[in-house]
Amino acid sequence: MASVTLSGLRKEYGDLTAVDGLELSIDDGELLCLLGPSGCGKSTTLRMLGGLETPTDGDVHIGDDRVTDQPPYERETSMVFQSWALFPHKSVLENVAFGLKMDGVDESERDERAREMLEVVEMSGFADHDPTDLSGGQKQRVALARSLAIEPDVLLLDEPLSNLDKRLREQMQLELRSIHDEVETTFVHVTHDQNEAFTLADRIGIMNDGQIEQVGAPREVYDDPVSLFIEEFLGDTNLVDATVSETAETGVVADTALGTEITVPTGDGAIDAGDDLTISFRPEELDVEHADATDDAGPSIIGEITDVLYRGSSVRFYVESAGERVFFEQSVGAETDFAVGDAIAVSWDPDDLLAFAADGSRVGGGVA
Ligand SMILES: Nc1ncnc2c1ncn2[C@@H]1O[C@H](COP(=O)(O)OP(=O)(O)OP(=O)(O)O)[C@@H](O)[C@H]1O
Repeated sequence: MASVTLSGLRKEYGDLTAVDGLELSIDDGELLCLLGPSGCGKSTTLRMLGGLETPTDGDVHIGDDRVTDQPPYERETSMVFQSWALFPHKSVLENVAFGLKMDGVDESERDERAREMLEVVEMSGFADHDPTDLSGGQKQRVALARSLAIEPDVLLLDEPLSNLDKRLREQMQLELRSIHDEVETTFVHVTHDQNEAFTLADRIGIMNDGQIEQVGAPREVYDDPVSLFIEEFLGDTNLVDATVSETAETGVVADTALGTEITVPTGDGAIDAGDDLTISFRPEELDVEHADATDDAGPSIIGEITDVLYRGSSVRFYVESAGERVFFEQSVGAETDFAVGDAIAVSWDPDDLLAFAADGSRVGGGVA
């Protein structure tokens, strides 16, 4: 395994800048997910790391070696693609041993290493099978074993699970995590699926417009996002427009589109009266009660339930107040008996709110 450093990495295709001065350090043995919406430059970044694309500018280091100008076969990397790309006329074992054969490893040793890798991916019983007989999940395991067999310092995975159905994808996410822990290789995994990144990653690098916007452990980026883009991208949330009416050292008071004043803790006083804010209320952090039952003296809004949506394991309630809609969710079985038309009180802990400035940067709330 090895660390990876990407510095000032840029890739232009004609007038289009796909990767825009990206900076990222990945630790030795880490499982880092590059997460972001379609077209933000994840695959291009991964391909530059593997030598399949030449950067327009910037550098790639693997360990202490500058590999920016090296072709893929000279780098200690191996790539797993979304399409499994197995050789149809070779057995599973021959597929897994292929890279070792190319490296000139003799037959008995490559056989032994390929069998070991099939064991790691729990496909030992399939060594003599033809890949065309395998299911999608099995093919992906063989592709993984083939990439791992050459013992790369860094394994690059480009949306490897996206061709699998939901159940298999979730199972493979857990398996991939345990394979990573077993083989002790640095993994860089590209995905646009937030849940996949949360399940797999030691740290997530969230990309936006060709740059890394935030890097951190899953919990950290979810609870403490640096921007409105990340807050929205990582999960459903209520966003409410507000204007700052008063500032103090510890926080600001804002008039919101909900018709109520909200106090948000802020950091270093970078906000002025009159500034526009967007305030985010995560649906799981709202407290709700029937309006006539509340004795809550804290901040709250009174609204009316307009829709109740069953979503499998949870129920989502929409509430209208002052012409704005907010929603909250409760687990099925633990949901309150609210019905459409009920008047309810929605309250929150000011520490759970997040506030963002007009340019999308985080200016307050949460644990920041
Ligand atoms: N070979 C190429 N020639 C021209 N433009 C390209 C090329 N490869 C990628 N791009 C463009 O660069 C941008 C980033 O593409 P990239 O595939 O890296 O994004 P991504 O985040 O991996 O997206 P997705 O999740 O959809 O694969 C996109 O606008 C894409 O159209």
